[in-house]
Amino acid sequence: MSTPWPSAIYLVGTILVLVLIVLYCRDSALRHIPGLPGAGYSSLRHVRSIISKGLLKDYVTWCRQYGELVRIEPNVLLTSSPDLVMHMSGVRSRYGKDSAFYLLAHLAPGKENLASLLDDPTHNRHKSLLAPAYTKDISGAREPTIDAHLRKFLHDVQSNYLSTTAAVKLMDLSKGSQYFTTKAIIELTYGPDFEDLLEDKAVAGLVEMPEGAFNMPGFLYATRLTKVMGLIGQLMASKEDTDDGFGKFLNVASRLKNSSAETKRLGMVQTYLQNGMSPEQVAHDALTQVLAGQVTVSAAISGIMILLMSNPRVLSALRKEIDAAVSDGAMSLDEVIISYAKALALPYLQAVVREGLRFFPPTVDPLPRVAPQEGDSVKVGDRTVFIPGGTRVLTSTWSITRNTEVFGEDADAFRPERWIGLDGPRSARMQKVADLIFGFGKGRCLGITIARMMICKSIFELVRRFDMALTEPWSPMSNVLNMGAWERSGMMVVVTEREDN
Ligand code: HEM
Repeated sequence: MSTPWPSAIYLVGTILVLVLIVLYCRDSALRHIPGLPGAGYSSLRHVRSIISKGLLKDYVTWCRQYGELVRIEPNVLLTSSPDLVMHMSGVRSRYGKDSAFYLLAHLAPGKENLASLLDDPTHNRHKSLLAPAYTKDISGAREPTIDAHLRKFLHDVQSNYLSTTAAVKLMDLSKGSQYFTTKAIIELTYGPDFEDLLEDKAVAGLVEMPEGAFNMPGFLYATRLTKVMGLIGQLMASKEDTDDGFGKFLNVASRLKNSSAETKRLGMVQTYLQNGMSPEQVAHDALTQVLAGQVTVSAAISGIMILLMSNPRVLSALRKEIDAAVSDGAMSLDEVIISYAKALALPYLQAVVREGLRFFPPTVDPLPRVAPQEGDSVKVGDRTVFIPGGTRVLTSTWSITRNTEVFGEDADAFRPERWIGLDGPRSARMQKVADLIFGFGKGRCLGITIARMMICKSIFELVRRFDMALTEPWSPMSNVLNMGAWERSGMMVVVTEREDN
């Protein structure tokens, strides 16, 4: 009688050989690209970094250690090359958005919006229906709407959060600025006919979402669980069925059908309807733009304020410019909000905003792209590298905005003066690379002008009126990444009336 051992050994041996062949094949496709130890076989190092919240710093370290193109998983590369990012996202690029990541951009299962659309021609067509409302302020309401909400925010700070030497009241600046940006963008988007969307309860449905303990979308993406999540989402009840959270905003479709295009002040949604979009589609794109705009702009405001609080030299120089502008323009403190045209003419304010967005960008990694089927040869540094078809390429935004060749040897420092007195090709290159925080080419952000307007006005008015100090400078706020943007909370500050006012 034969013993079972030889066949068992044979089976184990075969499995082992098969595993080795699979690992070899996994590793070989990108073996020519330097990378993390073990990245050819497993995603563990990347996933660990996502969970540890150390992702951004790790990305910067890896790019500095291994070069502008680094292998971080068997089929995933990370780049810090601004030129490669522009190449991948350019209007005629054959790279696509990675469906496994952008699946998370759906607001309800299976319903598309501009950010979730993957197919280039469909995305371009869709974008052309939305873009006119961004590029042209058709009803002239954009600046007055932002001013009205900024005034309310400042009034709230003044009335409810001013501390004195006798008593301190703490204020969460990250939350306060998020309520301001959300309300302003809701009104810009829907117009004055949807007042109920501006009520605190409705706004809280977007702002007070349960704070993630860590970068959950990043985790789902790196562990390839996004598709499973998509299926679970399909099985669960649609968010449109509820009347809170996103539901309240997605439910506007039926009201949009009846809303008249003859309203006095048009919201952007009216233009989308006039351009032939269906009310259901408009409801999804309207909420997408509110979500895309509110987190990013408020993260920019709290990020720049934190930098100003920690850099007294910069704060004092900015104050000098602001005070001079106020006395020149004879602006009364209570009523007038700086006009965007005047803000654009203040060089130091512009430098602070540019430098703040560069140094502490509100949107960061990974904006993943997938290499075209036939692969692509790209120039990285001084060598040409072949990226096989289907390879995922992630962007390390922090590495890009801290590139010493573009921004100078002290790119790791906050120094607004680097933007002053510059012109010619160097300045153009700095601006182009810094603007990559808004994406590039076919996926470029539509809301840049609205964002800059809100940020410039808010920084001007907050600095002009108040002194602020962090209550816990050793741990100023909680920063959690969500779909590549910072969700900031708990930035507790003590606000006092300006001493030298
Ligand atoms: C400082 C503020 C902002 C930053 C840093 C920012 C950044 C970005 C980035 C990086 C993308 C590209 C995402 C990708 O390729 O996957 C994007 C897309 C987009 N952003 Fe912004 N954004 C900001 C403010 C806004 C505002 C205020 C709005 C609207 C009111 C807005 C609306 C959009 C829309 C609709 C898209 C999708 C564009 C497309 O898919 O073609 N953003 N943004």
